[in-house]
Amino acid sequence: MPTDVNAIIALSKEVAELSKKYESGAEVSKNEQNALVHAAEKLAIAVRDPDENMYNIAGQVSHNAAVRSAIAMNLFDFIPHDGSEITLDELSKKLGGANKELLGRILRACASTHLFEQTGVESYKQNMLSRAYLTDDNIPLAAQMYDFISHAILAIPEFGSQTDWKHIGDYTRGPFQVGFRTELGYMEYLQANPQRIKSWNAGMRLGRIGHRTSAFPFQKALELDPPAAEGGIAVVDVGGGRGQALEGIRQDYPDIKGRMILLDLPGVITDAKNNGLPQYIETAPGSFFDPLPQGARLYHFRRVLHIWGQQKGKELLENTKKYMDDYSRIVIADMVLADVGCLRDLAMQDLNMMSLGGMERSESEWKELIASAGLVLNKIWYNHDGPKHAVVEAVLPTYKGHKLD
Ligand SMILES: C[S@@+](CC[C@H](N)C(=O)[O-])C[C@H]1O[C@@H](n2cnc3c(N)ncnc32)[C@H](O)[C@@H]1O
Repeated sequence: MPTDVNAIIALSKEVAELSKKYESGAEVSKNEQNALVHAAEKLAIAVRDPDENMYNIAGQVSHNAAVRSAIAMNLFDFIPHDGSEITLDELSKKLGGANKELLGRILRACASTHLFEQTGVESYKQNMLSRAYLTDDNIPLAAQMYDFISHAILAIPEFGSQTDWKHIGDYTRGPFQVGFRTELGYMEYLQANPQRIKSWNAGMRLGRIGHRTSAFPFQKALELDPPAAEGGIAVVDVGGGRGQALEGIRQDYPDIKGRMILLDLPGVITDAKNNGLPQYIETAPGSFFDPLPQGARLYHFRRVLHIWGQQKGKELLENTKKYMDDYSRIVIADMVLADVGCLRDLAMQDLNMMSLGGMERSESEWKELIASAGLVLNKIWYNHDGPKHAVVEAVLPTYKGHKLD
């Protein structure tokens, strides 16, 4: 296929136009940022030959292997953070005599994808992309994706073929079971593999969904419809892990009145307590398919509904309904995918969840789920982080509390 010069010219102009906001120094919204990334990616595709585009995609598996090797060798730490270069000899010494050729080939692969910069035949330094890994969160998350979830993701085609593509898969029968050669759901699998559960729970403490940046106005909701003065429950964090969201809510809104309850499976609650759960958080060990604390103002679900497909999601919400009163709200912090033109990282995250038997939902799918459980969708909240960190708010049809703006 010949190069489409007109497409290249048009896309270059689009990129230049979308970059103007940066030149002007004005604040750039998430949507504007996404539009520029989208146009720049399309430009790169237009410029490459078709075969190169195919190889570029196929090579992403090797790219990930190079990054995971760099993590395993601790290169992100060993390559100086102050931006100075380091030679392969020096790195090899730091690694106790690692094979220099191996190191060089891994770093060459990384640098070819703009991760680290090659400064000479045998020297490298940090760059903008490698610095993205220098946070507490990102290296463990990247490692968890590669070491654990990738096995299930890579099994999506095999599972699809096995079922003649007639079954989307669910929690107990899907790509995860194929990839891990197990009959267990991934949580039961994690419980049976203590080393894995440790890093999984640690991974779950990471990320900012509903923490600090939550789009939902917790304080306002609780001020307008406060919990009962005596023993009233403000928030139950359902499937709340080690209490990370409750801690975040408390930090954001220290004046919130009422009890805060962490509900999760008994093993997770024990883990939370062993890791210094703050005193102000009460615990309710148990399953969220069983009875929940009654009459809380907010039933908070963060990154929980996405574990399940529509049927189990409906069961979970129907169970929650039984314990709500006319002033309770369900507050779901999860992604909300655009019905048309979904962003790449959200679409890929949906496949991650598909591999585990769950789903990231589009706006239509959220509406369908909420209605199927006999609830009313009050509002989908977005903040500057956009659809990745959205909050879906639902209430009973008999709701008597305030409507938030
Ligand atoms: C993806 S993690 C999210 C944790 C936390 N909400 C967060 O956002 O960081 C899902 C949580 O649901 C919990 N979970 C799974 N099945 C559960 C069940 N049947 N009852 C209660 N909690 C459950 C898991 O133990 C885990 O902590």
